Amino acid sequence: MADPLIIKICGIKTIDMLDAAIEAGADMVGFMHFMRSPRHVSIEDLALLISAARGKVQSCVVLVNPDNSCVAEVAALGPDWIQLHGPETPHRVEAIRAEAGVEIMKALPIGTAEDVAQVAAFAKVADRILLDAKPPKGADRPGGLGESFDWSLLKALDPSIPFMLSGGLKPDNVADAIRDVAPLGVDVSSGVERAPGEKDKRLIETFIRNVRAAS
Ligand SMILES: O=C(O)c1ccccc1N[C@@H]1O[C@H](COP(=O)(O)O)[C@@H](O)[C@H]1O
Repeated sequence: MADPLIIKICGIKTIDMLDAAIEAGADMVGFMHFMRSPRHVSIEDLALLISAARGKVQSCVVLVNPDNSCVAEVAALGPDWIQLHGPETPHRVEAIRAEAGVEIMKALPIGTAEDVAQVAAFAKVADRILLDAKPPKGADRPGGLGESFDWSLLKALDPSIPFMLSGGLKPDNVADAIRDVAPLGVDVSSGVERAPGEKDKRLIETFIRNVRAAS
């Protein structure tokens, strides 16, 4: 039997919602550390959330083009993963991975066939690849916009590269995504919120139930 899909609930800000995601069966949770995000959490809150997650669920801190001091400060809190969600090059991903000493997930924006062609270079230097929608021009952040992309573009991806899928996933479309794309896992933020930055326990439960039913 195939391994169960990895489910990541991203953009968690409170211990209550962390507990709800764990109880609903999430495998990973994501905490944003990016000031322009409605899901941003401070270093102090990251410390509390990471330590509350330890041993119960994999924790992942999402950073956007971080400098070395930010990487060191976050890595010192002991998350399982750091997700790089900015314009980091393969060389920079490799350097951050060496510096942080934690697993690195590299998020890549997909909007064209050229974007798909870039994935292989990142797969060589990151522990995991996350494919997300390309943000529209002028967007104030590179992710967490609830936008999906044309999944058929992924037919051109080397099938030996495992990846997680994100971008506009929600309870109603996640089964279609799993069927069309066959990802290693799925990652959701906006799709389990009642307003930007406000997670909804029921939507988290429904999302996870729908993933498990489809896989
Ligand atoms: O959530 C954000 O505000 C965010 C900001 C900057 C980079 C990434 C961000 N979120 C990540 O984007 C994907 C997709 O999110 P969505 O489900 O489409 O809302 C996911 O990994 C979020 O954690």
